[in-house]
Amino acid sequence: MQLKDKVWIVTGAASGMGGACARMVVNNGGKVIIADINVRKGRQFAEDLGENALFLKTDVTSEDDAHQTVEDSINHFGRVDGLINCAALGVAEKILNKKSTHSLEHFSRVVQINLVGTFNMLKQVADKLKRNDVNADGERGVIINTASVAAFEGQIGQAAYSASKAGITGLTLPAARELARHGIRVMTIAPGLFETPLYEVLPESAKDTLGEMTPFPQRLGRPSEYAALAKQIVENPMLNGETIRLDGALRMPPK
Ligand SMILES: CCCCCCCCCCCCCC(=O)CC(=O)SCCNC(=O)CCNC(=O)[C@H](O)C(C)(C)COP(=O)(O)OP(=O)(O)OC[C@H]1O[C@@H](n2cnc3c(N)ncnc32)[C@H](O)[C@@H]1OP(=O)(O)O
Ligand SMILES: NC(=O)C1=CN([C@@H]2O[C@H](COP(=O)(O)OP(=O)(O)OC[C@H]3O[C@@H](n4cnc5c(N)ncnc54)[C@H](O)[C@@H]3O)[C@@H](O)[C@H]2O)C=CC1
Repeated sequence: MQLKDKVWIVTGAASGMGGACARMVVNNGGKVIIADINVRKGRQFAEDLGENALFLKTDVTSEDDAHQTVEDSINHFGRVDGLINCAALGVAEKILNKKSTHSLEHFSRVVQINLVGTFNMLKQVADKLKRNDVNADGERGVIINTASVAAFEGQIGQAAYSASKAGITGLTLPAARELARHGIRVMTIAPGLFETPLYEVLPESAKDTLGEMTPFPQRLGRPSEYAALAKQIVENPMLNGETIRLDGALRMPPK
């Protein structure tokens, strides 16, 4: 599938890697919906990107929000051709800690946003993609999800986050198998350590230390590098039903 003249919904696009994908879509002649809960950043970013971008306040955990965002996207740009799920919440909490045990509410919240939110958006968008005309490859749309290296080697304190991301990798193949008959591909990217606002809480020295964990290149990844892989996934019809690690050969230690 091409990006040009196509309409992409990107969740979490008010920031970080979702934002890089939104910029990539517009720079390649596409149109993008910035679907995020951060109204201030989302609106400003859409304004910066111009008429080919629209911000729609969207909580990915809300079925109503997801449905409305897809409807509003089609009403505004006339169609929808794909989805890039980047919205997520990171948390760091041990199962047994000095105070008590891992908050069940925190665990549920992380799974709700990261995994259930991904599925919620996937199913709502797929239900529209199936109505598209096929292209020369028989395709009607592409869905890209975001996991993490934490899906495979979660650190101490990442029970909730890693479980949510492993759920996304587990979702990828059955979703691709089911949606194949509709000409819809489903892929997942599992990033390593990338320089986004997720790490702004950390001092530069900590970010450098994190970057040094990556064998090569020995630095934090750039959101534009995530967006470059998303572009290749969209354009390469043989990429389907798989999770691709994008991590510079990083394998995270226990802590
Ligand atoms: C790499 C760090 C990134 C910064 C995290 C910022 C949030 C990021 C959110 C997620 C972003 C994800 C991005 C992504 O997808 C890629 C990655 O996954 S990057 C890797 C991210 N890594 C993490 O998020 C790690 C999360 N874990 C932690 O940060 C810590 O484990 C945690 C804060 C949960 C706990 O830290 P800890 O130092 O162990 O604090 P404690 O207070 O629990 O323990 C301190 C010390 O006290 C002793 N102790 C603890 N419990 C007890 C007890 N019950 N009895 C007696 N003594 C106890 C113990 O000695 C502890 O020290 P140890 O080091 O465990 O010996
Ligand atoms: N930064 C990193 O090192 C890594 C990030 N990832 C994943 O990459 C994706 C993007 O992360 P970053 O760009 O780093 O984070 P970020 O924090 O820069 O962006 C996340 C965006 O998601 C939005 N969001 C949060 N909850 C939402 C909800 N309920 N509904 C809609 N939007 C919501 C936030 O407002 C924010 O704009 C996430 O899925 C994250 O788990 C994976 C591995 C590493």
